[in-house]
Amino acid sequence: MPKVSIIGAGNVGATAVYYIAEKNLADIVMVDVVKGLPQAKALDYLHAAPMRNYQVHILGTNDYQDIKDSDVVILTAGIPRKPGMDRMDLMKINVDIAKKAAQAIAEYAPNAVVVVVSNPLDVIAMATLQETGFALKRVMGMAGVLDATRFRYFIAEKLTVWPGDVMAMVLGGHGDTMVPLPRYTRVNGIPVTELIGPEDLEKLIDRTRTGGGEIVSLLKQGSAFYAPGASVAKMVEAIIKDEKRVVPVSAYLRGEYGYQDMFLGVPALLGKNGVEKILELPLTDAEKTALDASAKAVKDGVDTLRSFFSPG
Ligand SMILES: NC(=O)C1=CN([C@@H]2O[C@H](COP(=O)(O)OP(=O)(O)OC[C@H]3O[C@@H](n4cnc5c(N)ncnc54)[C@H](O)[C@@H]3O)[C@@H](O)[C@H]2O)C=CC1
Ligand SMILES: O=C([O-])CC(=O)C(=O)O
Repeated sequence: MPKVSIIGAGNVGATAVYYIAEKNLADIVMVDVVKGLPQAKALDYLHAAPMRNYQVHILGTNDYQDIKDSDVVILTAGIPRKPGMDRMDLMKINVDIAKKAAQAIAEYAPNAVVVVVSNPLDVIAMATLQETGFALKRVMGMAGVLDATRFRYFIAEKLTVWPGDVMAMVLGGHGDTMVPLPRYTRVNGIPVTELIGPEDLEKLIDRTRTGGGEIVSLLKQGSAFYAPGASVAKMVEAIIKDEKRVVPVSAYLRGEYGYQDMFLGVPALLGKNGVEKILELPLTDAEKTALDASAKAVKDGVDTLRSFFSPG
């Protein structure tokens, strides 16, 4: 049985466990700093095993050593935002948490593929890569799968069609500058631009961009976790089953799309080695301009990250 460890047994971490266990994908280890929390959640899940036919083991622990030899490690440790906050506002606290987790991952699970979830996503992915020292393709961020599924849902709702028939592509950083791409979005092969007019489409694009924020303002405490947990499970499945799925992920770019040495959401082929290939889509001038703005927002975040660690 493959082994997946989830750092952070909060809302996203514990929900990802649910989706992974329901599909019997892997043995799961949940690590959290809060004593008793991961243990309680693991036991609670195991109580459901006879009814839900779980054939996987679930361990809750406060000891990072238990992630030993994981195939995949998911990093969800960190604080979520509150209404009125931008994801970038979480950087200072979450970078420190991510660095500690990354050191443990490097020590105990040196061969793992790492999927970062904590926000600000593309910046925390960078910090995790630096701290683990892992190969570039073995560290990625989860964002595009979530952003695209939100776009898919909004389109399906608008057209009253089966959501699974909608396939969508969203590029860029995981923030309000993300770039949903109607030209690469289809309803069972039919370009969405044939089915929804430009004004209505623009509204769905805006709602996708602020999809996380909409939930933050409704919840008032914490942020989304059901769709994020499901997005994590989809990526875990693609990696451990070596599915070679084409999904948008935050991947380290070395010149692709014209960006150098930064994480950004792009379509990629996901398999057992992590990000096995980055797919470069031709973009119109308007799409490229929007992606440039999104890349700049991420780059500014990375510059802020550097300033935390520069002397003086
Ligand atoms: N990339 C994405 O699309 C999404 C990202 N997020 C982000 O994921 C993160 C987690 O969100 P939630 O699960 O809702 O938060 P949460 O507060 O429910 O859970 C976070 C957990 O991390 C734990 N933690 C803190 N420091 C730790 C450490 N050093 N080692 C292990 N565990 C530690 C906390 O005790 C807590 O249980 C947030 O930063 C949030 O913004 C959330 C949704 C989607
Ligand atoms: O909105 C947030 O802070 C959490 C998140 O990244 C999302 O749900 O997209």
